[in-house]
Amino acid sequence: MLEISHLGFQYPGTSRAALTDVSLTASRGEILGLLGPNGAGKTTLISHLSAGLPVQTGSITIDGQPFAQVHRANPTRISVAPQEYAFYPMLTVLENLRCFSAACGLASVQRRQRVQESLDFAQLNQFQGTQAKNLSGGLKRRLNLAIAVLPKPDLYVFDEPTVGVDPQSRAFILDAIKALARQGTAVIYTSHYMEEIEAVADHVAILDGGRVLRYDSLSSLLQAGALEVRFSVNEALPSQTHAALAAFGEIAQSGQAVEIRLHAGARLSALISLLESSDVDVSDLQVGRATLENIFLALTDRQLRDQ
Ligand SMILES: Nc1ncnc2c1ncn2[C@@H]1O[C@H](COP(=O)(O)OP(=O)(O)OP(=O)(O)O)[C@@H](O)[C@H]1O
Repeated sequence: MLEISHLGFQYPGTSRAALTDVSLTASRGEILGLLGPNGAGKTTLISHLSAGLPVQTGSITIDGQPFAQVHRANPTRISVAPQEYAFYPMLTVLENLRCFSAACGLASVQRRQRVQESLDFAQLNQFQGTQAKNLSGGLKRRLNLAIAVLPKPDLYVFDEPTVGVDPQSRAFILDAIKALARQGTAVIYTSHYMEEIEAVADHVAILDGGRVLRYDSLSSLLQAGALEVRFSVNEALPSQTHAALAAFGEIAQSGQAVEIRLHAGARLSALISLLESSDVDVSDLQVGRATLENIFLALTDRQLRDQ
């Protein structure tokens, strides 16, 4: 559906590209999760999809047609729900939806129907007379969601749709977004919360420094090959032991903590025997499966949010 190919972008007056060689696809019926720390390039990427930024290098197509052309002909085919609240605080929920349905260019009969469907979808019926500024954080996010679904687009882009919401609203929003994909729409979902991406995404792209570090199906990312062994040592691993362990997987040592991400097919028992027979004093040995969080840290060497 959406195909981003070798996209590059540099803001005028800056010395470094904000996006370099980004290639991704979003398919109907699927959720593409975009993960990246601050400054990774997520907003720059999303801004291209709201036509806020022009394509400098590479291409973006929708069903094979250049994005700019599709957007010009039918701007509501792609619905971008931004991080910020995108409604009028002084208007009620219903007034906001009526206003945005008119802006979508829907015919008046259709408008009434879509407003009602959007209220139902975001479960905002009982709040339709409430001024938007008086809604709780979770309800404000649901109003953003209701506005995004008004035009029934082919592609949704949600930029951090659960920031500042209570756990109940978060669960509701995640379920609602999964329902949109199940109805056959393509969805791009950006979040700093890896557990959310694990909960909703079919494919995941990990961005850092404007580049795609990893792009794969969630199941492949989390598959059996990503077994991890963690332990502590008193000193740096001797080079011979390091070399022997490297045959089992990727080694990362930070101070006393060592982490080995096993290659697919590497035998755990053989690795443990090797550690036992080595001169290294190993303690706190743990074995676990990689979570998206471990994978992210291993790839970027940093947390998703700057501390
Ligand atoms: N308007 C701008 N002018 C110049 N540089 C910019 C501009 N907007 C973003 N950048 C730079 O582009 C790079 C990517 O930023 P971007 O905002 O796309 O990242 P992000 O992943 O959305 O980060 P965050 O999670 O903090 O929103 C950063 O180095 C940033 O400083």
